[in-house]
Amino acid sequence: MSGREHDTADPDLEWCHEAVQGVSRTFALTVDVLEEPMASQICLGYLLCRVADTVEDAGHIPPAEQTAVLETYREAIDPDGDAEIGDFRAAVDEWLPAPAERDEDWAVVAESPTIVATFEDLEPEAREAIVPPVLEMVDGMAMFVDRHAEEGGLRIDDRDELEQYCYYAAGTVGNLITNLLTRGEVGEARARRLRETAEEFGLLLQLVNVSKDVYDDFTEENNVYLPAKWLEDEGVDQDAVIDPENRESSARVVDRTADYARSFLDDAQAYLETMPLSHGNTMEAWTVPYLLAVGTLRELRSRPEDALTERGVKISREEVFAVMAVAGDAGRDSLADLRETIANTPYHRAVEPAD
Ligand SMILES: CC(C)=CCC/C(C)=C/CC/C(C)=C/COP(=O)(O)OP(=O)(O)O
Repeated sequence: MSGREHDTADPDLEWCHEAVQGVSRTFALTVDVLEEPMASQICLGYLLCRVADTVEDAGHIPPAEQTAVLETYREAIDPDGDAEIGDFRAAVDEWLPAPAERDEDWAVVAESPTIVATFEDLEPEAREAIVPPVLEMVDGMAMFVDRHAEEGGLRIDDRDELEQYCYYAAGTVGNLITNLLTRGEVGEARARRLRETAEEFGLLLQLVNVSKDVYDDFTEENNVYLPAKWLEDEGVDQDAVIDPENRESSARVVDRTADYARSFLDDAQAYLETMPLSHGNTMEAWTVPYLLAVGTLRELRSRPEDALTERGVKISREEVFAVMAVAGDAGRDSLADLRETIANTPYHRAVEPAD
């Protein structure tokens, strides 16, 4: 991401597109393969979410301050709210790393006035589709920070709380996408099907991240999303989730979480089979994260213990490229077959020409 060359509160769509490339692998790919106007709408909707996510994950901000800053952000995003984005920028200022030490996430927070100014240039229907899910996400994040204020980081208690967390973090994004896609000429039955499955798509992606990122979430953000109750069933204390002596027991909970993620695959696929390709939407944009989730679940099945170490669970670059290539041509009819193939074999190997 290049340095800022615009005035603080001027719109700068190009900067926003560059920023997404720096902060999210998923949305970097997605925004790249969407067409306009959807590409810019998703780009800006995502950045509005990302500002809140960075504040929520910031271990150096005391929880009471974090909640207050998130509430100011919420008011600034709400067109009927009591604050402006400049108020949020001022409130978060003392928590921003020095400019030279700012990573891309914090550069996005620092540039929130640019993001909001650019967002305000979108057509009104797009803004109306994006704002409510963003507000719901920010409210949910503030609630979670407040609820776990005493623990110094998030400590998810049981499956219901995990589901609720994933809803705020990603189910809301599914609703945002659906609001954008169901503007205009979409039949009632089709719109209903999309609304029934959008949250589940988000839950799938978030639960895959929860399953594979246990080590990083704990060591970098002091968050444990594996439910305390599930760890307790294995005799593991949540604060000892990555201790080497608990490796096998914690791995069984990673397994259980990945199984829970698998329960949302059918709905996510139904979403892909139903979604309209209007407003610049493309199959490719959402087929890629779906198939990458299928591949990551395959890797998790064979080595859940790696989610508990620095090694982590990732699919190879070769497979990512092969999935991106096939998703470009994948019609709705080929999704079920692709899913089955990738659930069993890394895709680049499955399509290797035979010797
Ligand atoms: C209806 C529909 C298509 C729903 C899906 C909604 C969706 C894409 C939710 C985002 C979920 C998610 C975990 C993104 C990746 O994380 P990240 O952006 O933090 O970064 P990473 O990709 O670099 O891990």
